[in-house]
Amino acid sequence: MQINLSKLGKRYNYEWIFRNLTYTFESGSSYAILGRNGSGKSTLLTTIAGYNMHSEGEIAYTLEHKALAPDQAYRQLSLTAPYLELVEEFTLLEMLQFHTRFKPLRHQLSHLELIDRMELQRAKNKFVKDFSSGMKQRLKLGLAIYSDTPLLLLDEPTTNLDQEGVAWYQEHVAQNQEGRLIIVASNIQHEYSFCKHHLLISDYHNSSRK
Ligand SMILES: Nc1ncnc2c1ncn2[C@@H]1O[C@H](COP(=O)(O)OP(=O)(O)OP(=O)(O)O)[C@@H](O)[C@H]1O
Repeated sequence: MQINLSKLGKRYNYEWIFRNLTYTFESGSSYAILGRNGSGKSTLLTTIAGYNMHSEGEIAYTLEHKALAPDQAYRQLSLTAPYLELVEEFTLLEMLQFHTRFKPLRHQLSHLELIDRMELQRAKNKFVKDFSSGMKQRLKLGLAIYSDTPLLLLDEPTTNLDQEGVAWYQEHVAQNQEGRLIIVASNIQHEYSFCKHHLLISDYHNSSRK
């Protein structure tokens, strides 16, 4: 998956969050969107995901050298973010069954194999609402990282994770990088240390418009 942003701008009411953003995300590479709190990292990530409409400019998606219609991009991506909710009424196993109806898993993993990889074996039949915050985050990350999608979008991926959870994240994202475009929105080094390219959102703030 390749994504081309051309003079992209987003505003909420009268406030421009970023503007005149021209940038190419290449397939098979990893990118970090960096900036202080409130600078617009999540806004850019959700705009790339098509969950948030841009206000000006264009986003073009290319998959295997063919243009992909923007309204079809959601099928090709997985996104995890603190503001996205899990279905709390499901057990872990039910959550995986539900999720994989829409997004199959990489490497044809079975539900139980994914539970093993998330190290959540003991919670197989536990309701998601009864998970700790770290377990919920591991589940969100497991679903995103192990969905068979060419585009992986990670917003603040280690929220609520302890040191062991952070190591788990780093290991599993590294194992599932190849051939994918990965974009991380973060200002914590251990979340994006594997990213070769950095996009500083403040370079596209209205005041510094080029
Ligand atoms: N739905 C919305 N309506 C109006 N303003 C919004 C909306 N969502 C975000 N904003 C504003 O857009 C700006 C950028 O917010 P955003 O969440 O993208 O920043 P961020 O860099 O991801 O921040 P953080 O590091 O704190 O998560 C903020 O000023 C925020 O108040």
